[in-house]
Amino acid sequence: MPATLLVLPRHISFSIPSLSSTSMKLGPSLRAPRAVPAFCRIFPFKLKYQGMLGRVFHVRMLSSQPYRERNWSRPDGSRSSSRDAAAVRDGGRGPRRSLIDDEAQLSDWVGDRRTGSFKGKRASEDDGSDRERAPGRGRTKFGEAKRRRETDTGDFGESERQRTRRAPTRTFGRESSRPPRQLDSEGDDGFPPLRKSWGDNPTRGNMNPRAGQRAGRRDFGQRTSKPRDGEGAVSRFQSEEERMDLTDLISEDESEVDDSDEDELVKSSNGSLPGIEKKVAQVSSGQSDSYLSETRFDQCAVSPLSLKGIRDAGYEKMTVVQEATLPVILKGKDVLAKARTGTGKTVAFLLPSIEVVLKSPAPERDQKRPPIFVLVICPTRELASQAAAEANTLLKYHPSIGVQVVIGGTRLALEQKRMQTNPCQILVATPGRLKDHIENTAGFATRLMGVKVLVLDEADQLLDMGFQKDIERIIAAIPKQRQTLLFSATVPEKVRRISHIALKRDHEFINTVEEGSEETHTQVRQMQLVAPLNKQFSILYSILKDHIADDVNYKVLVFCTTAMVTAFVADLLGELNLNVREIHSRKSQSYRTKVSEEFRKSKGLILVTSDVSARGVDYPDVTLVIQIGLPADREQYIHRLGRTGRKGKEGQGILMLAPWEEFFLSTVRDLPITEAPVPSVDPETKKKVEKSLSHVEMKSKESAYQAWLGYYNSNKKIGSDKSKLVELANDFSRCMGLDTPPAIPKLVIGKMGLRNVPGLRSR
Ligand SMILES: Nc1ncnc2c1ncn2[C@@H]1O[C@H](COP(=O)(O)OP(=O)(O)OP(=O)(O)O)[C@@H](O)[C@H]1O
Repeated sequence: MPATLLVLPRHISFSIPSLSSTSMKLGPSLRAPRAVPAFCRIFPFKLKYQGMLGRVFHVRMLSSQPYRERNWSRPDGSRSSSRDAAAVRDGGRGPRRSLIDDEAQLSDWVGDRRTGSFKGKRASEDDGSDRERAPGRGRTKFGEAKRRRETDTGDFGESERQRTRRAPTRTFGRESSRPPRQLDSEGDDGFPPLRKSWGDNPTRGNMNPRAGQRAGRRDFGQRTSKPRDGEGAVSRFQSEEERMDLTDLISEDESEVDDSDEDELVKSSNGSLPGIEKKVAQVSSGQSDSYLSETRFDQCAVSPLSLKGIRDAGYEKMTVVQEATLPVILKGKDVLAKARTGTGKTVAFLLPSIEVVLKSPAPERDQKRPPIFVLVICPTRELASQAAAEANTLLKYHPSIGVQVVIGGTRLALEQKRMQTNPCQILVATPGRLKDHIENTAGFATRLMGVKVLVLDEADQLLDMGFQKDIERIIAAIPKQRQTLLFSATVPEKVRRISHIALKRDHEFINTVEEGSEETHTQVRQMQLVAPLNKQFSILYSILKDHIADDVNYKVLVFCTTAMVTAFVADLLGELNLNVREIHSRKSQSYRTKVSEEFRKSKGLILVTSDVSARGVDYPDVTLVIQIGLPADREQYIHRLGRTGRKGKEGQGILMLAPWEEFFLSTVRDLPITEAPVPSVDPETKKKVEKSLSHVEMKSKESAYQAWLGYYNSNKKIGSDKSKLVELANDFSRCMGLDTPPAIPKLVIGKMGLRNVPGLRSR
């Protein structure tokens, strides 16, 4: 479909604020002649394609063996027909068309409360067959966990705090020895006074020792030691469903478990890291990191038909991570690869995986349970669909190789049928749905016994707390004799230590992020802004307005802490007449797919999102990423930011925190995050935002309040002082325009461990 058809028309009444009417004013220290909007001065450089500049470190280990294309003939000697070919390709893309709406993940009480209505210019949700349930449901052995199995961030029977409890709370070596940085503005308990007067101290102390330095002035010799992993942060493994599904929240007594034992366990496991480390530096040119190598794909020992597909996709040179990993993977080695966001990791694992399929025996014509040769696991549905689409691009000239995708939120039976009737040598899956098939799909376990390559995309997330158990179960269902490929933009040491769950001990760790350089892109300008909650919505609106005025092709992602907070912020921005969409786990899969596709192809659009878009999703030309509230952890901050600045392009990122969330900055202090001046908001803007807040439905606010409380309750630092937590939540409720905080079901309060906490209203 031509892209133009998918670009939503801009709203007729939508007007881009003129330069002179910009409502976001800088503090006095930064007041300057207003020739350009304030935002332009904060982010002075224009977004433009950086090209493929920069130097790279070359690895030439490519085989000189001529490639022999496998003849994919049927047992009767005939080639697959073009109809088969179409079926194969459709098979991979099929899910996008055949996805059904499924709101089954809604916990009951949330279901009652959500309105699901669109505000402002947001498209109305497709409600068609929303309530249709997967037939496979209810047959699972995992009972209660089943309901949550389809979540994106994976929760299969463990509560957040149980997982947090098991989590190592310290990191290793020198990184762990440094105490957390004390911030001037924090009290002893990490909570600064709640109500800071607006406009005071616009020039907060800079969190980054190198703040203000721009690309080209970085000192790679001085490596800032990393902060403690996940220090005080909310676990990213708490699924959105879980955050809202308070039956999953654990009881007070469990919350008292000390995790010092875990520390000891981690300490005692300190030793040399498994695998052979290979540093393949992606050298920073000082301006923009070059993500392309000098090696062309046609210099590689891959199938000429794959090369044809690659050429059609417009790829000529390999990216650095592709160049570094391909020869090693082709040799059959297990690989753990780390490369910055948006640098082509998907092709890096798919291309050699396709080679494995090509070298495998073609399935018999009447084979009832033909083997699956390649299993790719992704943490989110969007990512799985995207990886399958990329595979189909590479397989354009391999019509007999089929890619199927199995993800939550779609009918299990449909997937079962598709896998039965279409070729499926490559399977891309989310962990929960994969487990469903292992348990409920006849013959599936047998087919999995053919797996020769296992890929974990976003490996650190899949191997860490939230998914680990499921991945272990899945690994137990595939042959030990296989090749395993782990890819991610972030590989914390604690994940390397547990990588033996999936990898052979002699695997290669290929790291394309140069020692001493940041895990983020230098061409992405990162800023942090600390402002009290009651100013944040106005500031957000001002930032967006100025960005829109500055760049007519704006494409903005606004990350929020939970699904319900995402829905609320989207409602608000819709009321403010911004062109906005929302995506989060509370939306049906068909809706998510639709919005995701729309955002991919659009310009002039804001997507308010939860962490379902944090990792891997490849939206081209995102101009700005805003993160409001505490990111789950350092890694999640990096992945969210990585939605901009892809393929060497420029981008901007703003992290907006409340003063009591400022402690998070210590976990990212080695990143070049500069301080944004706290803008003053003119009275007109303030009034407009207040009016729009009053138009947002009560149910949206109530759900956001409860979700907010759940999210911060699970944060070690903020959730440990329950009275303070409730105080903050009630402040958030006031900021949404509520005079009285919404009442919460007694059961839920109990589950959250908030019984008898003053300030909470129960019902
Ligand atoms: N060799 C290449 N030349 C040009 N573009 C490429 C090449 N390989 C991949 N791409 C494109 O680069 C973009 C980013 O790729 P991809 O999504 O695989 O990045 P990633 O490293 O997995 O990012 P993330 O860490 O966010 O998951 C995609 O649009 C992809 O099609």
